[in-house]
Amino acid sequence: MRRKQSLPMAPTFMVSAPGKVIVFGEHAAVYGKPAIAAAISLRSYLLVNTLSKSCHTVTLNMRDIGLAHTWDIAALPWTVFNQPEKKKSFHSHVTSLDDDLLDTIIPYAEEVSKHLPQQDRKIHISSAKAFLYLFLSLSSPHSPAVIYTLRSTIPVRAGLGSSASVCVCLSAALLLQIRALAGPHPDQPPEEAELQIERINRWAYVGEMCIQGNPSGVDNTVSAGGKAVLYQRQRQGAAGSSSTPLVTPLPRFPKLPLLLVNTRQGRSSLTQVENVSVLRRNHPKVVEPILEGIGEVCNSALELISSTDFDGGDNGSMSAAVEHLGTLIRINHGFLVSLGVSHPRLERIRELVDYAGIGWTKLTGAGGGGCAITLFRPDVEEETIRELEQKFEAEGFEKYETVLGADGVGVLWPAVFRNEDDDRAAEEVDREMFEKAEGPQGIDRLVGVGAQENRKGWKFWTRMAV
Ligand SMILES: Nc1ncnc2c1ncn2[C@@H]1O[C@H](COP(=O)(O)OP(=O)(O)O)[C@@H](O)[C@H]1O
Ligand SMILES: C[C@@](O)(CCOP(=O)(O)O)CC(=O)O
Repeated sequence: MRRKQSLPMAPTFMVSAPGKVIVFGEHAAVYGKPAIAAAISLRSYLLVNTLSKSCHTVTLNMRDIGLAHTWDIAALPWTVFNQPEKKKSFHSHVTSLDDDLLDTIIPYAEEVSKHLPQQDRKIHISSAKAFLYLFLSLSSPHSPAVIYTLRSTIPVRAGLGSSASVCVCLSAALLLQIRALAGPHPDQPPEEAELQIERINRWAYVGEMCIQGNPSGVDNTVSAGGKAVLYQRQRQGAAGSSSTPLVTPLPRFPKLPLLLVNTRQGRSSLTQVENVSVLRRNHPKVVEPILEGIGEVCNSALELISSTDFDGGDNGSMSAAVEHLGTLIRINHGFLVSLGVSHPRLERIRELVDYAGIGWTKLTGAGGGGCAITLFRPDVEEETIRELEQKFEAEGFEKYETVLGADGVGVLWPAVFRNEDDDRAAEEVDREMFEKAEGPQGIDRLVGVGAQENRKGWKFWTRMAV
């Protein structure tokens, strides 16, 4: 007879975090220039199942990329991570990776997916590295056995911040497990909510460093706090200088019709950022003004957004403002082309929009493939947009319906959905169903934030408005 399984120790819960679109300032953001970015409605979801006390393993199950691996918790290199000079507390502000710790976890990360070709394994290893670095920093050898199951509706390596949203989910889940977060709850004071977002964001940045090398931090910041922000990394090094980035929420960020198109040309942000770094090193006098120029585009956009009522202004001034914003989009793309981070498929998207004469296009994210955004002129006919979309489809591009300015990190604790009108009809998120959900629509249908109007339970920390 089979032994009855013991009950889980903690309730199953779920966290979720959005992807993002960088509207202005990618790449230059790495060098301390300002960037404007907004959270989108595509999201990652992480289900956390705590197992019974008789289990002693931790499982990372990232179904979208085909990664499933189990480590014996006691066999992980705790002694190295727990040395007094290395040990970090959950409220530490870690701004760089520790090479010794990184070297220690590499063999454990490299245990994963040995059956796969090197190229596919690389993605698995980088996700495993981020997970292990965070798990060993925030958990303990006595942590309960857990299965972490991740699903995402964000295309991987497409410039929409998939890695940051995964890292925000991992950070939030691990911090919740060690009870290092308060809330979220509706009457939480804004200062307290901000503190929780920052705590999640800082550890998410540590995960991002494992995947991206030298990220600016804009992606994890937007994913953690949501909505739209102006982000500026502060240069480190000068005596007394702070390494805390400037983050200004942009509640007036306009809800303009933006088209998001994926080239389906995957690439790695790490490589793209490295390429720009090499270009900057080889041609400092040429590249520095380009990065400055991108920063100025962003400043000009900020000034425009702050002084224009995009929702309620008269038609004439609205039109002029959209034209201004569009021009800035075009200039920003031109700068990115000169940094060498465009791609023929991105240029094809821009070309099709330019031929139709209906808007302005730029790549978004690290480029080299990935996605482009197009802002349409206000007077464009629906029919013209439809024709353009058909051309995109015929040429193998993929269009996303998404909303800019989505919520940041959210929690479903316990992972149970209740019906709006009937609290008794609670439905627990089933791990197997979650794992098997078909594509982005299946994931959204099953657990999606706001995908079902009568589903309640998700709660979000909200950034303080300034
Ligand atoms: N759904 C996912 N499951 C597991 N890991 C993911 C997922 N999405 C992204 N990642 C991680 O993020 C990396 C992609 O990061 P990156 O190249 O910066 O692309 P993006 O622009 O989408 O963030 C992948 O190599 C992988 O390690
Ligand atoms: C190119 C960059 O500015 C944005 C990268 O975005 P993504 O990883 O392509 O989603 C790099 C960064 O800011 O860390």
